[in-house]
Amino acid sequence: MLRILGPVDLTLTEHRVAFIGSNGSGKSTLARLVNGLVTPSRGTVEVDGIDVTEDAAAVRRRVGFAFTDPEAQLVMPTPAEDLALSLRRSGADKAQRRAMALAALAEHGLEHLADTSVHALSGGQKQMLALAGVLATGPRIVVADEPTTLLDLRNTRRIGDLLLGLEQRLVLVTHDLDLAARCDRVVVVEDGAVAYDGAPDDAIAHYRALVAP
Ligand SMILES: Nc1ncnc2c1ncn2[C@@H]1O[C@H](COP(=O)(O)OP(=O)(O)OP(=O)(O)O)[C@@H](O)[C@H]1O
Repeated sequence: MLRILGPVDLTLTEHRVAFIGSNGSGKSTLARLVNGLVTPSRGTVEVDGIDVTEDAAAVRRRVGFAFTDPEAQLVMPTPAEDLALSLRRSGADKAQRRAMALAALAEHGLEHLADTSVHALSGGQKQMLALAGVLATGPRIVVADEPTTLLDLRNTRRIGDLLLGLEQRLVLVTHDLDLAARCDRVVVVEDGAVAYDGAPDDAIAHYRALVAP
């Protein structure tokens, strides 16, 4: 069997935790373990005391996952419909869901695009919409896997500010060391293992030294 991660023992309690490290080091796999998108072949992963293997549905209700490419997440023809879909478990009826969707779009500066085609949105707008959809489900924890990789500087800042300003706990996989520096804790992942775990400045210095000793 292919082994992607070695033994990893982490307890994530900080408000914002970043995973950084080389391509293919295992960051996304670690992040996906947090919401049950992948399950461990050995050992356990618990979110607020819930085992991801035993009750993946309960874990997914708590953990919202934002993908690098918002296209992976946007499934409806228009932003309003897409957000309304995210609200399907809210118990609200169709008209209420539309009103809630419009309010959520307004909160993220997207209300003027409510009924346009999702395909007409820019990359930054799509990423913002995908995040709005994740947040609309009311997660307690947000996991974002390289959410700014496809974005220009302005949108990187907007999405970064949004994520880092969330009340919810954040697990952020990123190659953007400026974003990582703004987290409370940074985990450096190398070759499927934790190479360093600690304060952002120290962790980033460790990662730089790994890459260019
Ligand atoms: N489902 C899978 N089946 C086989 N190999 C996998 C699977 N998922 C991940 N891998 C491999 O495990 C390794 C770690 O992948 P992962 O996506 O976690 O890395 P990453 O640190 O997020 O990389 P990147 O920065 O390039 O996104 C890679 O070599 C990848 O090809």
